[in-house]
Amino acid sequence: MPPKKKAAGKGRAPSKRQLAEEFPPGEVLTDTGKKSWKLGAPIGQGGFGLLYLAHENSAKPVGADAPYVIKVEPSDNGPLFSELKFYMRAAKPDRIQSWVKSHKLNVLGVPRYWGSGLHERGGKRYRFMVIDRLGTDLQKKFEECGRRFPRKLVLQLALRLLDILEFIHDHEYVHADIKASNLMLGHSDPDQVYLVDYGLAYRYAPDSVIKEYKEDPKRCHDGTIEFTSIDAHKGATACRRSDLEILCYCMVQWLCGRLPWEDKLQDPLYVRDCKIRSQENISEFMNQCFSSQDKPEEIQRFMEEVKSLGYQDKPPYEKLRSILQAGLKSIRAKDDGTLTFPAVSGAVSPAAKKTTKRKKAAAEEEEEENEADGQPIKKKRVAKKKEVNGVKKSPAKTNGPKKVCGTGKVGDAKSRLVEMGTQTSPGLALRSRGRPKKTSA
Ligand SMILES: Nc1ncnc2c1ncn2[C@@H]1O[C@H](COP(=O)(O)OP(=O)(O)OP(=O)(O)O)[C@@H](O)[C@H]1O
Repeated sequence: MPPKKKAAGKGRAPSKRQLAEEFPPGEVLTDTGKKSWKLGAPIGQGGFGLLYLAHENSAKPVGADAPYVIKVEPSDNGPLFSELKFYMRAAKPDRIQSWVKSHKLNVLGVPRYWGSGLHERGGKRYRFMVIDRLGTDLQKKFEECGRRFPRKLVLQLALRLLDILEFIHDHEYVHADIKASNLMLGHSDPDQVYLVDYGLAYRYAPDSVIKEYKEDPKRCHDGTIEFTSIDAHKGATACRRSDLEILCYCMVQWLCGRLPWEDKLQDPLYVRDCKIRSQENISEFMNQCFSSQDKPEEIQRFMEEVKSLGYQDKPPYEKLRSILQAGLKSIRAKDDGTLTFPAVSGAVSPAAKKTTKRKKAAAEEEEEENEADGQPIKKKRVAKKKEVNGVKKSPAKTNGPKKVCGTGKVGDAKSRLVEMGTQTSPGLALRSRGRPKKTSA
C-alpha cells in the first residue's frame, strides 16, 4: 500500500480523502502494458472509487454487453493498491486457466485480471484495474429469496467456494471477508459464482512462509462482524481456517436465515463469545439454529473439521468437499452445475456491521489527522450532500452487512447511489453490492 498520509500539523484542517470523479463514457485509459481500454457507463461504486463497463479501445462505444469492468480510484487514496496486488499475483488469465486445467474444474470463481495503470485527468491521477465483468450479487438474491437458500444451493455454493479458497490459499492469500455481498454470479453465465473484493485479502504466507499467530488488540473484530472468524475477533490476522470458519457462518445464515448473535451485532465481544461457545459445542449451536428435522448433518461435520484446524494448517479441501457431497447425497441431489434460486419475495433485512482493512486504515488515518489537529476522535460522520457530478441521487438502501468502525466517508459515497435493478447494468442508477454503509463501532 502506498505510504499513509502523515498527520496534518496542528491547526491545519484535516486533508480530505478524495473520491473518484465520474468520467464520461468514451474516456480511454492506457494500462502499463500499453493496451488501451475504453470506458462505458458507470455501474457501481465502492468505498473510494467507481466501477465502469469497459472494452478494448476501438471506434465503437462501449455497449451494455461489455465483458470487462474498470475500477478507478484516485491514485493517492491507495485502497485499490492492495487489491491490485492480489489480482496481479494470482488472477492473471493464464494462471487461472492452468489451475482450472490441472484441477479439472469447469470454471474458477475468481475474476480475471486484464491490466492496470495510472490515468491523468484534469491534473489529477487515478489508479485503475481491469477485471471480468460480473452479474448480480448473492446478497440481492438472498433478499429476493426471503433470506433463505435451499440446502442444495447452499452446498453447491460452498463447493464452488472451496475451489476458490483452495486457489487463493495456494497463492499465499486468504480472503477474510466471504459473504453473500462479496459473491457475484457470472454476467454471461449466472450458474457460476465469483468471489470479489480482495481489499481485505491478506497475504498469510508471503514467499511461502506462513505468518505466526499473534494477537494485536488494534485489529480486533476486523471483517464483517456477524461472519468474521474467532481469530479476527481476537485480533489475529486471518489464516486459512478463518476463511473456512467464515464460510461455515455464511452457510448457516443462508440455510436458516439468521445467526444466533445477529440481534447484538453492535457488541463485538458478545458476538465473539457466542462464536467461541458455538465452537465449543457445535451440536448445541446446531440445535439453536435448526429444528431437529431440518438439521443438516454435513454442516456439523464441516464445522467439526474446521474446528480441528490449527492456525497454520492447510485445510483438507478434498475431505471438506466430500462432506458437502455427502450432504447433497442425503437429500438425493447432485451438484449438476445449475444454481437454482427459488423465487420468493423477501423483506429487506436490518444491516450488520463491518470493518475492512482499507476502511479501518482510512479511519485510523483520519484519527491521526484529527488527533494532530487537536480535535476529538470521531468515527462517525454526518451524511454529506447526496449529489454526484451535479446529479441528485437518493441514499442507497442497505440490505446487507454493514461495516463497523469507519470514517463515515465510505457510507457517504455509497449513500449517493440509488439501489436499482437486479444486475450491474449500464443505464441503471449506480448501486452498491449490498455492502452497506458504515457505522461507528
Ligand atoms: N467485476 C464486477 N462486475 C460487475 N460489477 C461489479 C464487479 N465488481 C464489483 N461490482 C459492483 O460494483 C460495486 C463496487 O465494487 P467495489 O469492489 O469497488 O466496492 P465494494 O466492495 O462495495 O467497496 P470496497 O471494496 O471499497 O469496500 C459493487 O457493489 C458491485 O455491485
